[in-house]
Parts: sequence; C-alpha cells; structure tokens
Amino acid sequence: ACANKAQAQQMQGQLLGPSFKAGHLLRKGITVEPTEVEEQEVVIVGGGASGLAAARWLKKHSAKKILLLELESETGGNAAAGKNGHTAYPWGAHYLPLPNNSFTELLEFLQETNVITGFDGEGLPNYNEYYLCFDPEERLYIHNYWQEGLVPHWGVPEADQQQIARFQQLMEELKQAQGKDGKFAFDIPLGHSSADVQYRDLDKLTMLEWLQQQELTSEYLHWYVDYCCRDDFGSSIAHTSAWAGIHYFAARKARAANSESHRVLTWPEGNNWLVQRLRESCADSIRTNAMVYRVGEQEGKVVIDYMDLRTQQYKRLLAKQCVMATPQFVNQRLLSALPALLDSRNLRKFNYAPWLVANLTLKDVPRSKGFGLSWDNVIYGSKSLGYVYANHQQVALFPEKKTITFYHALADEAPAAARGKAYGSSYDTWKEFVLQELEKAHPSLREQVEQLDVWVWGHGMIRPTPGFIWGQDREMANMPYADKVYFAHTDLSGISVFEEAFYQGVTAARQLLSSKLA
Ligand SMILES: Cc1cc2nc3c(=O)[nH]c(=O)nc-3n(C[C@H](O)[C@H](O)[C@H](O)COP(=O)(O)OP(=O)(O)OC[C@H]3O[C@@H](n4cnc5c(N)ncnc54)[C@H](O)[C@@H]3O)c2cc1C
Repeated sequence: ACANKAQAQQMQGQLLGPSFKAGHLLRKGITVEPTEVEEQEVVIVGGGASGLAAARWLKKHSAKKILLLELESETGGNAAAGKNGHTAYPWGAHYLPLPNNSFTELLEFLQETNVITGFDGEGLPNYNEYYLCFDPEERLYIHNYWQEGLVPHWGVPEADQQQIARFQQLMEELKQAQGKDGKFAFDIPLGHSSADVQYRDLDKLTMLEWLQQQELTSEYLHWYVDYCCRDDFGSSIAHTSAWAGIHYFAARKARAANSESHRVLTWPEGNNWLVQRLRESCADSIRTNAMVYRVGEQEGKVVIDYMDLRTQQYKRLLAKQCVMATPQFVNQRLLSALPALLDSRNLRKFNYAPWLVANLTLKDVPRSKGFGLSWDNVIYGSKSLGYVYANHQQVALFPEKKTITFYHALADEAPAAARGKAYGSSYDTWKEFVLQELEKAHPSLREQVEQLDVWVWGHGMIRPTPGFIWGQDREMANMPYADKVYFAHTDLSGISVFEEAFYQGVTAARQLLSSKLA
C-alpha cells in the first residue's frame, strides 16, 4: 500500500472539462444589453462538428457572409483532443465507422480530405490506409485472458455462443430489412430510415425488453449488447430504445474497394482530425471564446448577444438568419427571448449522459496473457468501456511512451444524479476509479503511469430512451423558426455520432439556403 501511495504521488494529473464557468454564467442568466452592434448575414452558434459542417456547406454552396461563434477557445465540441510530448489523443469522439455509400455528402467530404483516395470501377471508395484502423483492432479481457475481438467467446459456454450467433444472424437480417416504403429499416443518417411502423414501433421498447422477447437471455450476450449501448449512447440496455440499440448493429452497410465493411477510420487525436478539416473550410469565419447568452428577434432580424470571454465585453450581432448548432439543454436558456419558439417545443425531454474520459501516459502497457495490445481494449464484466491506444495509428514501431484513453459512461444512475456526482468528485477520486478499473486487466499498471488527466463531460451525449427517436419532442425541436432560425446538433438525431452531426449541419444549411429569406 505504501508503494502504491508513493507511485500515485509521482503521478501528475489534473481534472479538465468544457467551460464550467461559462455554463454556470448561462444558468444564472445574463441580462446585459450590449451597446456594440454588428450586422451579419448568417450567424452559426456553436462550433462542434454540426456547426462546422453547416459552415462548410454554406461556404461551399453560397456566397453568404457567415460568422461562427464558439464558446471554447477551440472549435470541435465533443470531438476535443489533447497532446503530450509523444502523441495526440482524444478527449471525446475517437472513430468514424466506414460511412454508408448512400451518404454521398459525407463521402464527398472524405474525398476532399483524402480519407477517400479514389473510387474503383464499381464506384466503391478506396480508403486511405493510414486512416483505416491498423491491425490488431480489438481485444476483450475475459476469464483472465485477452481474446481477439469484442464478442465474448473465450471460455463462453456453448449455449451462450449459440445465442450470440442467433443474435448476430438477426442483426444481419435487420441490416437488409426494408419497410413498406422501400427504405432500409435502419439507416444512417437515421433520417433516411423507413417510416414503417413495423420497425419504428421498436422505439417503444427497451433493448432489454426486445432481447427478452426474442428469448435471448445469455448473460454474455447481454453484457456485450449493454457494452455497445453504453459505448454509443451512454445508456444501458435497460434504458436504451430497442430501435436505437438495433440501429447500432443494423444501420451500417458500407462497401469499400479496399476494406471490409466493419472497419473504422481513426487518428491518434480521434475525430478531432475530422473537425480540424471541417474547421479549415471556414477558418476565416470563426470567432472563439464567444459565449452566446441570448438569441432573440428585432425588426425582422435575429439578435445574437454574446460575451467575449477574452475581453469580458458584451456584443450584439444582428443577422438575417441563424443556425443554432448548440445542444437543446443550452438552447433552452439561449432562446428564452423567443417564447413563441420555446413554447412550441419540449426541450426538457432531451436528456444527456455524463461521461468520464481519462488519458494516461505510460512507460509501457503491462503485458498480460493472450492477444496483444490493440487499438480498442475492453474488459468483460466492467461497466467502463476499456481504453483506446492513442499511439496505435502512428507509424513508429516502438514509441518511447504509450498513451491510452479510458472511457466511462456514467450510465448507472439517472443523468442528473450522475452529473452531480461527476462534478462533485475530486481529481483524486476519479484517478483512483480509473486505476482500479484498469487494474482488473493490468494489475501492475500503476507502476507505469506518469501522467493521468481526467475530463468530465456533464452532458456528454443524448440518450435515446424509449419513445424519443420517433417521438414528437425530437421532431418539433428540429423545426426551423420563421425562416430565420435553424437547428443543427446531434441531439436532434437522438443518437450522438459524427455522421449524424455532419448530417445535421448539412440539413440545416440546406434548409436555410432554400428558405424564402435566402
Ligand atoms: C466521450 C465521448 C465519446 C464519443 N465518441 C464518439 C466516437 O468515437 N465516434 C463518434 O462518431 N461520435 C462519438 N461521440 C459523439 C460525438 O462527439 C458527437 O456526436 C459530435 O461530435 C457532436 O457534435 P455537435 O456539433 O453536434 O455537438 P457538440 O460537440 O456538443 O458541439 C456544440 C458546440 O457548441 C458550443 N457551445 C455550447 N454552448 C455555447 C454557447 N452558449 N455559445 C457558443 N457556443 C456554445 C460548444 O462549446 C460546442 O463546441 C462521442 C461523444 C463523447 C462525449
């Protein structure tokens, strides 16, 4: 115990997160009427993947003058990243599955950024080998052994393996299933999915209820599906809509010239690589450290009031049109000057899972029995989501230090209580939690850690609870307001992934360009 304490003391680290102070100011409410006023054509509020995708689209398809306001000192939102002396690493989103071939707008962006290097004779994309996740991709620590892949099989009884195989077969069938309207039952972007009630009604059940209906009761299978729901939605199978849970397995049907369809694209800094490319497409139109605190209307114009966090000055923008690329829990506060808009939507129905992410710089990753260190490393039975190896995509064979990114969705309590706990816990509490989780697979890990930083996302991602994806609240919140205010954020899709953020941005930009005012 003494040695442990000494090691822990040598470890450097800190607690980080999105601007908590700004969040507090917004909750308290700012009533200042700025005197400095500037005219703009289009203002985008929020510089995450959705806002940046909207800005890129407007720049590409119109001559409009745009300005994007971002609260933080960097754009990127949940796709944030950091770096140490050895590598970049993600603080949030870390991969993009190969997108569906029908999502042509995203494919076009990936071609622009050389992620797609060309197309073969059949029209299938060739993906850049540097960005396709290198082998070995995934391993699972189960029964004191690292097996290859995340679907449990090492030491798993035959009856459970049969259930897992039946589940996989069902998912394959649902991947190809089409509704009466001829659309895929599950597609991504989610808005392209069939409206057939046969499938949409699955949104009324939880994933757990659906598994039980199918008589799929294996604890190994339940753990695996629960892990997938926590990983993509930050919520357990008992709280995730069955439509969303199945969507995770059945929506992606990419075909590539040089890759199997299940592979993913990733970078040491995770999806921050993608948002940086989006940022480059509109870099001259971005204002960071700009905290918007009120959006209203005045003489036919949209009024956007913000505080310049560097100078502490309050400023006003008068815009012809505006895109709100901020989450709905923020919009609820920003839009209070537009009561007609707020009254028509029920933004309180949007609820979000808090997340904890830790980056650890290690002298080495301790070896244990079984399959070697992979990009994604998960521990069976743990409620955490394991870790991603940030150096994985580097070409250097023997990195001097290794950085791993640990993920944990706080899915076991109601979001508000979990959020309270997440913000209320000290750095030391979280550090100990992270170490203990990782020690389940690497008992000697502590000796290797030089740096351990922790990041808390209070509102990490939208939770697709039953009834939310195909319910009215999400639909209403997507509606533009008076040809002037448009909405783009992944929470409006009901699931939080880069593809949906990109789609939200493109859709809002298109709506804006086809409006009467445009
Ligand atoms: C821990 C974690 C892991 C994830 N992993 C993955 C993954 O591997 N792959 C994947 O595809 N997706 C992943 N996601 C989801 C993905 O990050 C999001 O879907 C996507 O990046 C969200 O983009 P967005 O623009 O819709 O929202 P956000 O990223 O929330 O962007 C909103 C922006 O608005 C800004 N803002 C907020 N308030 C104000 C204000 N008052 N004034 C001005 N600006 C404001 C914020 O600072 C932020 O930049 C993950 C998310 C988390 C939390």
